[in-house]
Amino acid sequence: MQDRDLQPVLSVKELSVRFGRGAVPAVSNVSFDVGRERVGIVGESGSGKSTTGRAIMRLLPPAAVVTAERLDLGGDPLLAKSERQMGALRGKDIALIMQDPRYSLNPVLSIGKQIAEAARLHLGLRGKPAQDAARAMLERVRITDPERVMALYPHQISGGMGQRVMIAMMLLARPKLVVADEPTSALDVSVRKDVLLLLDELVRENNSGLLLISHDIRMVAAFCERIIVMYAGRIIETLTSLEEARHPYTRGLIAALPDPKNPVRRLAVLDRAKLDLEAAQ
Ligand SMILES: Nc1ncnc2c1ncn2[C@@H]1O[C@H](COP(=O)(O)OP(=O)(O)OP(=O)(O)O)[C@@H](O)[C@H]1O
Repeated sequence: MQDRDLQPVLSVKELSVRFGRGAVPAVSNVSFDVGRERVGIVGESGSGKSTTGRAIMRLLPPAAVVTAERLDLGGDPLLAKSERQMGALRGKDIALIMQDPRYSLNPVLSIGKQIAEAARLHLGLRGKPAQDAARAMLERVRITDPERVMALYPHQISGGMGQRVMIAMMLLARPKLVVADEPTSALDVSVRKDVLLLLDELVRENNSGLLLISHDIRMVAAFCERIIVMYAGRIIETLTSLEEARHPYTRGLIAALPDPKNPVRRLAVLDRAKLDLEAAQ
């Protein structure tokens, strides 16, 4: 029998996405695997990070034409699934954490009801057991007063708490893979690290794979074993640490972000004229 830990959770081969036939591809022949590990996708705005994440979740608009030689979750081909089958998988086997919890949580349902609904859908729990699972999960994401928070509505909680609630809801069913798309960029700087640490802790505890999508290559390097660098819809290099960066685009991404250990007065700006992006074409 194949070791569960050795088989990739996600296997992507030659994934391409176009928004309309004949359009320039937003994602071009992208291939990578994610095991029970943390893998980051970085790149500037428009490089195709989110489109890659959404293609995996099968959450792209109908105009998107998605092709892949392989897009498998735990060996199961996702492109062969019906919308109904995908619906059953999302939140259970594959979870998406988006940028702003205020838009991903249902505004008309209390926090407790939303998590209990996730427990019903993915764990088959109802009534008190569903409520208990919701409370336990809120405690797990270190919400100190879960009873009070369960009665609140999304607009009544802070961004940081909202993202903890999202993490609680998304990780309740211990999904095989978590796709987190800029999970902290809408949050106050003071809580970003805590939320990421929490996500990291839960992903490790569940032995899930994590695909962390972000423009912040330093943050990704701090949390991920591997960093996939995208430019213009393609993967231009994959790193295990920032020191390995060879491509001028990747170096540009690193230089364009502040380094807390090495503060400078003026940050570098990505200079496209100097980039040899032939490799990316
Ligand atoms: N719904 C859509 N319709 C048409 N084009 C789209 C759509 N979504 C994304 N694109 C295009 O696909 C390309 C990749 O966008 P994508 O959002 O994946 O990039 P990104 O790297 O995630 O950027 P950001 O960090 O700004 O989200 C861009 O050229 C974008 O304009």
